Amino acid sequence: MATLELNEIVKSFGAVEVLKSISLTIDSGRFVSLLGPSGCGKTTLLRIIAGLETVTRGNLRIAGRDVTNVPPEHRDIAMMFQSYALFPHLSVQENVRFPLRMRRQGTRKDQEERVRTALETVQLAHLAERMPRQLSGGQQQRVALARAIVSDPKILLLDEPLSNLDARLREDMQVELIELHRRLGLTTVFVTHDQEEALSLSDTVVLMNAGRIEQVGSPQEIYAAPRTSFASDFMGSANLVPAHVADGVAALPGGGRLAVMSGARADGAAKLVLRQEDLRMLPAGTQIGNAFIATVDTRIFLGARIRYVLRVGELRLKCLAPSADFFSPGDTVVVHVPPSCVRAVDA
Ligand SMILES: Nc1ncnc2c1ncn2[C@@H]1O[C@H](COP(=O)(O)OP(=O)(O)OP(=O)(O)O)[C@@H](O)[C@H]1O
Repeated sequence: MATLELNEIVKSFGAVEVLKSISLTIDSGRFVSLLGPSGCGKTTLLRIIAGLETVTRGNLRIAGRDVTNVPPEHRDIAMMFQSYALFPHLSVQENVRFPLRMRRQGTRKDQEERVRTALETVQLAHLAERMPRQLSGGQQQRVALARAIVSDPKILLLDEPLSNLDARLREDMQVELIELHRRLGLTTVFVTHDQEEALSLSDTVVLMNAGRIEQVGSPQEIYAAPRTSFASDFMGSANLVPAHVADGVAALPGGGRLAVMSGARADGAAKLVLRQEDLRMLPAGTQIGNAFIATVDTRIFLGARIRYVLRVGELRLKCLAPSADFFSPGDTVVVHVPPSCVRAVDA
Protein backbone atom coordinates (compact mmCIF):
# COMPACT_ATOMS: atom_id res chain seq x y z
CA MET A 1 0.00 0.00 0.00
CA ALA A 2 1.23 3.44 -0.78
CA THR A 3 0.45 7.09 -0.94
CA LEU A 4 0.56 8.50 -4.44
CA GLU A 5 1.46 12.17 -4.88
CA LEU A 6 1.17 14.03 -8.15
CA ASN A 7 2.77 17.47 -8.17
CA GLU A 8 1.93 19.96 -10.89
CA ILE A 9 1.99 17.38 -13.67
CA VAL A 10 1.95 18.87 -17.15
CA LYS A 11 1.84 16.74 -20.30
CA SER A 12 2.06 18.02 -23.87
CA PHE A 13 1.85 16.05 -27.06
CA GLY A 14 3.60 18.37 -29.53
CA ALA A 15 2.02 21.78 -29.11
CA VAL A 16 -1.07 20.45 -27.36
CA GLU A 17 -1.12 20.55 -23.57
CA VAL A 18 -3.40 17.68 -22.54
CA LEU A 19 -2.68 17.80 -18.80
CA LYS A 20 -2.47 21.26 -17.24
CA SER A 21 -0.79 21.20 -13.86
CA ILE A 22 -2.44 18.28 -12.11
CA SER A 23 -1.79 18.07 -8.36
CA LEU A 24 -3.37 15.31 -6.35
CA THR A 25 -2.59 13.19 -3.30
CA ILE A 26 -4.12 9.76 -3.03
CA ASP A 27 -3.84 8.25 0.42
CA SER A 28 -2.80 4.70 0.97
CA GLY A 29 -5.57 2.16 0.49
CA ARG A 30 -8.03 4.48 -1.23
CA PHE A 31 -10.16 3.59 -4.23
CA VAL A 32 -10.07 6.66 -6.45
CA SER A 33 -11.89 7.16 -9.75
CA LEU A 34 -10.64 9.50 -12.44
CA LEU A 35 -13.89 10.56 -14.07
CA GLY A 36 -14.45 12.84 -17.03
CA PRO A 37 -15.56 13.11 -20.64
CA SER A 38 -13.69 11.51 -23.50
CA GLY A 39 -10.40 13.25 -24.21
CA CYS A 40 -10.06 15.04 -20.85
CA GLY A 41 -6.77 13.27 -20.12
CA LYS A 42 -7.71 10.41 -17.74
CA THR A 43 -5.82 7.70 -19.60
CA THR A 44 -2.79 9.92 -20.12
CA LEU A 45 -2.68 10.60 -16.37
CA LEU A 46 -2.98 6.89 -15.58
CA ARG A 47 -0.20 6.07 -18.06
CA ILE A 48 2.00 8.70 -16.42
CA ILE A 49 1.39 7.10 -13.01
CA ALA A 50 2.28 3.73 -14.55
CA GLY A 51 5.45 5.13 -16.13
CA LEU A 52 4.27 4.32 -19.66
CA GLU A 53 4.29 8.01 -20.51
CA THR A 54 6.83 10.65 -19.48
CA VAL A 55 5.83 13.97 -17.93
CA THR A 56 6.57 17.30 -19.61
CA ARG A 57 6.81 19.02 -16.21
CA GLY A 58 6.09 18.14 -12.61
CA ASN A 59 6.87 15.05 -10.56
CA LEU A 60 5.25 12.12 -8.85
CA ARG A 61 5.99 10.15 -5.71
CA ILE A 62 4.95 6.72 -4.56
CA ALA A 63 5.30 6.05 -0.84
CA GLY A 64 7.49 9.15 -0.58
CA ARG A 65 9.93 8.04 -3.33
CA ASP A 66 10.28 10.25 -6.40
CA VAL A 67 9.48 7.92 -9.32
CA THR A 68 9.19 10.55 -12.06
CA ASN A 69 12.06 9.00 -14.01
CA VAL A 70 11.71 5.42 -12.76
CA PRO A 71 10.74 2.87 -15.45
CA PRO A 72 7.38 1.08 -15.10
CA GLU A 73 8.83 -2.25 -13.96
CA HIS A 74 10.44 -0.59 -10.94
CA ARG A 75 7.38 1.33 -9.72
CA ASP A 76 5.56 -1.50 -7.91
CA ILE A 77 2.48 -0.80 -9.94
CA ALA A 78 0.10 -3.08 -11.80
CA MET A 79 -2.17 -1.94 -14.57
CA MET A 80 -5.19 -3.54 -16.17
CA PHE A 81 -6.60 -2.19 -19.41
CA GLN A 82 -9.95 -2.23 -21.12
CA SER A 83 -8.61 -4.88 -23.50
CA TYR A 84 -7.15 -7.25 -20.96
CA ALA A 85 -5.84 -9.68 -23.63
CA LEU A 86 -4.77 -12.97 -22.11
CA PHE A 87 -2.22 -15.08 -23.96
CA PRO A 88 -4.42 -17.62 -25.79
CA HIS A 89 -1.75 -20.35 -25.82
CA LEU A 90 -1.06 -20.18 -22.08
CA SER A 91 -3.20 -21.77 -19.38
CA VAL A 92 -4.86 -19.63 -16.71
CA GLN A 93 -2.05 -20.24 -14.23
CA GLU A 94 0.66 -19.58 -16.83
CA ASN A 95 -1.06 -16.32 -17.79
CA VAL A 96 -1.07 -15.24 -14.16
CA ARG A 97 2.56 -16.34 -13.66
CA PHE A 98 3.71 -14.40 -16.72
CA PRO A 99 4.64 -11.08 -15.02
CA LEU A 100 6.62 -12.95 -12.35
CA ARG A 101 8.55 -14.85 -15.03
CA MET A 102 9.26 -11.64 -16.92
CA ARG A 103 10.64 -10.00 -13.82
CA ARG A 104 12.37 -13.18 -12.64
CA GLN A 105 10.60 -12.59 -9.35
CA GLY A 106 11.21 -15.47 -6.89
CA THR A 107 11.88 -19.17 -7.46
CA ARG A 108 9.49 -21.29 -9.49
CA LYS A 109 7.99 -22.60 -6.24
CA ASP A 110 7.46 -19.04 -4.91
CA GLN A 111 5.87 -18.07 -8.20
CA GLU A 112 3.47 -21.01 -8.13
CA GLU A 113 2.49 -20.14 -4.58
CA ARG A 114 1.77 -16.54 -5.52
CA VAL A 115 -0.23 -17.62 -8.56
CA ARG A 116 -2.33 -19.89 -6.34
CA THR A 117 -2.99 -17.05 -3.88
CA ALA A 118 -3.90 -14.61 -6.67
CA LEU A 119 -6.28 -17.12 -8.25
CA GLU A 120 -7.87 -17.83 -4.87
CA THR A 121 -8.33 -14.08 -4.39
CA VAL A 122 -10.39 -13.86 -7.57
CA GLN A 123 -12.06 -17.21 -6.84
CA LEU A 124 -10.67 -19.01 -9.84
CA ALA A 125 -8.29 -21.53 -8.26
CA HIS A 126 -10.42 -24.38 -9.60
CA LEU A 127 -9.88 -23.25 -13.20
CA ALA A 128 -6.07 -22.93 -13.05
CA GLU A 129 -5.47 -25.56 -15.75
CA ARG A 130 -7.99 -24.20 -18.28
CA MET A 131 -7.11 -22.30 -21.43
CA PRO A 132 -8.54 -18.76 -21.89
CA ARG A 133 -10.91 -19.85 -24.70
CA GLN A 134 -12.60 -22.20 -22.21
CA LEU A 135 -13.58 -19.30 -19.94
CA SER A 136 -16.48 -16.86 -19.95
CA GLY A 137 -15.84 -13.14 -20.45
CA GLY A 138 -16.18 -12.46 -16.72
CA GLN A 139 -13.80 -15.29 -15.83
CA GLN A 140 -11.23 -13.99 -18.32
CA GLN A 141 -11.55 -10.59 -16.70
CA ARG A 142 -10.84 -12.12 -13.31
CA VAL A 143 -7.75 -13.91 -14.69
CA ALA A 144 -6.52 -10.53 -15.91
CA LEU A 145 -7.16 -9.12 -12.43
CA ALA A 146 -5.23 -12.01 -10.85
CA ARG A 147 -2.36 -11.32 -13.27
CA ALA A 148 -2.41 -7.65 -12.20
CA ILE A 149 -2.23 -8.37 -8.46
CA VAL A 150 0.10 -11.41 -8.54
CA SER A 151 3.28 -9.37 -8.20
CA ASP A 152 1.91 -7.76 -5.03
CA PRO A 153 1.89 -4.20 -6.41
CA LYS A 154 1.67 -1.12 -4.22
CA ILE A 155 -0.84 0.50 -6.55
CA LEU A 156 -3.41 -0.99 -8.88
CA LEU A 157 -4.33 1.03 -11.98
CA LEU A 158 -7.49 0.11 -13.87
CA ASP A 159 -8.36 1.72 -17.21
CA GLU A 160 -12.06 1.21 -17.95
CA PRO A 161 -11.67 -2.50 -17.17
CA LEU A 162 -15.40 -3.20 -17.27
CA SER A 163 -16.40 -1.35 -20.41
CA ASN A 164 -16.32 -4.44 -22.67
CA LEU A 165 -18.69 -6.41 -20.46
CA ASP A 166 -22.45 -6.59 -20.82
CA ALA A 167 -24.58 -4.76 -18.25
CA ARG A 168 -25.25 -7.76 -15.99
CA LEU A 169 -21.64 -8.98 -15.88
CA ARG A 170 -20.46 -5.45 -15.36
CA GLU A 171 -22.58 -5.11 -12.22
CA ASP A 172 -21.23 -8.43 -10.89
CA MET A 173 -17.65 -7.34 -11.56
CA GLN A 174 -18.25 -4.01 -9.84
CA VAL A 175 -19.25 -5.87 -6.69
CA GLU A 176 -16.20 -8.12 -7.03
CA LEU A 177 -13.89 -5.14 -7.43
CA ILE A 178 -15.29 -3.51 -4.31
CA GLU A 179 -14.87 -6.73 -2.35
CA LEU A 180 -11.37 -7.32 -3.69
CA HIS A 181 -10.40 -3.81 -2.71
CA ARG A 182 -11.82 -4.34 0.78
CA ARG A 183 -9.87 -7.61 1.18
CA LEU A 184 -6.52 -6.40 -0.18
CA GLY A 185 -6.68 -2.72 0.78
CA LEU A 186 -4.69 -1.90 -2.37
CA THR A 187 -4.42 1.75 -3.40
CA THR A 188 -6.50 1.69 -6.56
CA VAL A 189 -6.90 4.26 -9.34
CA PHE A 190 -9.79 3.56 -11.68
CA VAL A 191 -10.44 5.41 -14.94
CA THR A 192 -14.00 5.71 -16.18
CA HIS A 193 -16.24 8.07 -18.12
CA ASP A 194 -19.31 6.52 -16.48
CA GLN A 195 -20.68 8.68 -13.65
CA GLU A 196 -22.63 5.89 -12.02
CA GLU A 197 -19.67 3.54 -12.01
CA ALA A 198 -17.43 6.18 -10.42
CA LEU A 199 -20.04 7.00 -7.76
CA SER A 200 -20.75 3.39 -6.87
CA LEU A 201 -17.18 2.04 -6.79
CA SER A 202 -14.88 4.64 -5.36
CA ASP A 203 -14.40 6.38 -2.05
CA THR A 204 -12.97 9.44 -3.81
CA VAL A 205 -13.97 10.83 -7.21
CA VAL A 206 -11.59 13.07 -9.17
CA LEU A 207 -13.64 14.87 -11.78
CA MET A 208 -11.53 16.00 -14.75
CA ASN A 209 -12.29 18.41 -17.56
CA ALA A 210 -10.01 19.43 -20.44
CA GLY A 211 -6.76 18.47 -18.72
CA ARG A 212 -7.60 19.93 -15.34
CA ILE A 213 -9.09 18.68 -12.11
CA GLU A 214 -12.54 20.18 -11.74
CA GLN A 215 -13.46 18.81 -8.32
CA VAL A 216 -12.27 16.15 -5.86
CA GLY A 217 -14.63 14.70 -3.30
CA SER A 218 -16.54 11.75 -1.98
CA PRO A 219 -19.22 10.38 -4.33
CA GLN A 220 -21.86 12.00 -2.10
CA GLU A 221 -20.16 15.42 -2.32
CA ILE A 222 -19.64 15.26 -6.07
CA TYR A 223 -23.23 14.22 -6.65
CA ALA A 224 -24.99 16.44 -4.15
CA ALA A 225 -22.75 19.49 -4.24
CA PRO A 226 -21.14 19.93 -7.66
CA ARG A 227 -19.09 23.11 -7.38
CA THR A 228 -19.05 24.24 -10.99
CA SER A 229 -21.52 24.29 -13.84
CA PHE A 230 -19.38 21.68 -15.65
CA ALA A 231 -19.52 19.39 -12.60
CA SER A 232 -23.29 19.66 -12.22
CA ASP A 233 -23.85 19.26 -15.94
CA PHE A 234 -21.53 16.26 -16.23
CA MET A 235 -23.04 14.50 -13.24
CA GLY A 236 -26.30 14.85 -15.15
CA SER A 237 -28.47 15.01 -12.09
CA ALA A 238 -29.08 18.72 -12.02
CA ASN A 239 -30.82 21.47 -13.93
CA LEU A 240 -28.72 24.55 -14.54
CA VAL A 241 -30.85 27.68 -14.44
CA PRO A 242 -29.44 31.11 -15.30
CA ALA A 243 -30.54 33.58 -12.64
CA HIS A 244 -29.70 36.87 -11.05
CA VAL A 245 -28.76 36.54 -7.36
CA ALA A 246 -28.94 39.41 -4.89
CA ASP A 247 -28.90 39.15 -1.09
CA GLY A 248 -29.35 35.40 -1.20
CA VAL A 249 -32.42 35.49 -3.41
CA ALA A 250 -32.35 34.34 -7.03
CA ALA A 251 -34.66 35.89 -9.60
CA LEU A 252 -35.54 33.35 -12.30
CA PRO A 253 -36.04 34.32 -15.96
CA GLY A 254 -39.75 33.37 -15.78
CA GLY A 255 -40.36 35.68 -12.81
CA GLY A 256 -40.10 33.18 -9.90
CA ARG A 257 -37.89 33.83 -6.89
CA LEU A 258 -35.92 31.27 -4.90
CA ALA A 259 -33.89 31.72 -1.71
CA VAL A 260 -30.39 30.34 -2.25
CA MET A 261 -28.73 28.02 0.22
CA SER A 262 -26.27 29.90 2.38
CA GLY A 263 -22.60 29.07 2.01
CA ALA A 264 -22.62 28.55 -1.76
CA ARG A 265 -23.86 32.02 -2.59
CA ALA A 266 -22.79 33.94 -5.67
CA ASP A 267 -24.05 37.47 -6.18
CA GLY A 268 -24.89 38.83 -9.63
CA ALA A 269 -25.31 36.63 -12.69
CA ALA A 270 -25.18 32.99 -11.59
CA LYS A 271 -26.41 29.55 -12.44
CA LEU A 272 -28.70 27.78 -10.03
CA VAL A 273 -28.10 24.08 -9.59
CA LEU A 274 -31.47 22.41 -9.07
CA ARG A 275 -31.40 18.63 -8.79
CA GLN A 276 -34.22 16.80 -10.51
CA GLU A 277 -35.26 14.96 -7.38
CA ASP A 278 -35.37 18.17 -5.30
CA LEU A 279 -38.14 19.77 -7.36
CA ARG A 280 -41.53 19.12 -5.73
CA MET A 281 -44.53 19.49 -8.04
CA LEU A 282 -47.76 20.70 -6.42
CA PRO A 283 -51.20 21.49 -7.89
CA ALA A 284 -51.75 24.98 -9.31
CA GLY A 285 -52.85 27.45 -6.63
CA THR A 286 -50.92 25.81 -3.76
CA GLN A 287 -49.67 28.55 -1.44
CA ILE A 288 -46.04 27.83 -0.53
CA GLY A 289 -42.81 29.82 -0.33
CA ASN A 290 -39.68 29.20 -2.41
CA ALA A 291 -41.58 28.14 -5.46
CA PHE A 292 -42.25 29.06 -9.07
CA ILE A 293 -44.95 28.33 -11.61
CA ALA A 294 -44.32 25.91 -14.48
CA THR A 295 -46.19 24.04 -17.20
CA VAL A 296 -45.87 20.29 -17.71
CA ASP A 297 -44.45 19.56 -21.17
CA THR A 298 -43.74 15.84 -21.06
CA ARG A 299 -44.34 12.92 -18.71
CA ILE A 300 -42.22 9.76 -18.82
CA PHE A 301 -43.33 6.90 -16.58
CA LEU A 302 -40.31 5.07 -15.07
CA GLY A 303 -42.03 2.70 -12.64
CA ALA A 304 -41.35 3.89 -9.12
CA ARG A 305 -40.87 7.44 -10.39
CA ILE A 306 -42.02 9.74 -13.13
CA ARG A 307 -39.74 12.03 -15.06
CA TYR A 308 -41.38 15.30 -16.06
CA VAL A 309 -40.07 17.95 -18.38
CA LEU A 310 -41.38 21.32 -17.18
CA ARG A 311 -41.42 24.63 -18.97
CA VAL A 312 -40.84 27.98 -17.29
CA GLY A 313 -40.87 30.66 -19.98
CA GLU A 314 -38.10 29.65 -22.40
CA LEU A 315 -36.52 27.31 -19.88
CA ARG A 316 -37.00 23.55 -19.73
CA LEU A 317 -36.38 21.72 -16.44
CA LYS A 318 -36.23 18.02 -15.64
CA CYS A 319 -37.99 16.78 -12.55
CA LEU A 320 -37.96 13.30 -11.03
CA ALA A 321 -41.13 12.83 -8.99
CA PRO A 322 -42.62 9.95 -7.00
CA SER A 323 -45.20 8.18 -9.17
CA ALA A 324 -47.96 9.33 -6.79
CA ASP A 325 -47.37 12.91 -8.01
CA PHE A 326 -49.39 12.51 -11.18
CA PHE A 327 -49.81 15.42 -13.59
CA SER A 328 -50.57 15.64 -17.29
CA PRO A 329 -48.91 17.53 -20.12
CA GLY A 330 -50.42 21.01 -20.26
CA ASP A 331 -51.07 21.19 -16.49
CA THR A 332 -49.90 24.26 -14.63
CA VAL A 333 -48.02 23.34 -11.47
CA VAL A 334 -46.36 25.05 -8.53
CA VAL A 335 -42.77 23.83 -8.18
CA HIS A 336 -41.36 24.05 -4.68
CA VAL A 337 -37.63 23.72 -3.95
CA PRO A 338 -36.45 23.67 -0.31
CA PRO A 339 -33.95 26.55 0.20
CA SER A 340 -31.33 24.02 1.39
CA CYS A 341 -31.45 22.48 -2.12
CA VAL A 342 -30.91 25.69 -4.12
CA ARG A 343 -27.25 26.23 -4.84
CA ALA A 344 -25.66 28.88 -7.02
CA VAL A 345 -22.48 28.53 -9.03
CA ASP A 346 -20.75 31.13 -11.18
CA ALA A 347 -22.44 31.69 -14.52
N1 LIG B 1 0.21 9.72 -28.00
C1 LIG B 1 -0.55 10.79 -28.22
N2 LIG B 1 -0.22 11.72 -29.14
C2 LIG B 1 -0.97 12.82 -29.32
N3 LIG B 1 -2.10 13.10 -28.65
C3 LIG B 1 -2.48 12.22 -27.73
C4 LIG B 1 -1.75 11.01 -27.46
N4 LIG B 1 -2.39 10.33 -26.46
C5 LIG B 1 -3.47 11.08 -26.15
N5 LIG B 1 -3.53 12.20 -26.88
C6 LIG B 1 -4.56 13.25 -26.79
O1 LIG B 1 -4.61 13.68 -25.45
C7 LIG B 1 -5.94 13.98 -25.04
C8 LIG B 1 -6.28 13.17 -23.80
O2 LIG B 1 -6.37 11.79 -24.15
P1 LIG B 1 -6.72 10.66 -23.09
O3 LIG B 1 -6.69 9.34 -23.80
O4 LIG B 1 -5.84 10.82 -21.91
O5 LIG B 1 -8.20 11.05 -22.72
P2 LIG B 1 -9.27 10.23 -21.91
O6 LIG B 1 -9.88 11.19 -20.94
O7 LIG B 1 -8.69 9.00 -21.33
O8 LIG B 1 -10.32 9.88 -23.03
P3 LIG B 1 -11.12 8.51 -23.33
O9 LIG B 1 -12.15 8.37 -22.26
O10 LIG B 1 -11.73 8.78 -24.69
O11 LIG B 1 -10.11 7.40 -23.36
C9 LIG B 1 -6.82 13.66 -26.24
O12 LIG B 1 -7.10 14.87 -26.89
C10 LIG B 1 -5.96 12.76 -27.09
O13 LIG B 1 -6.30 12.89 -28.45
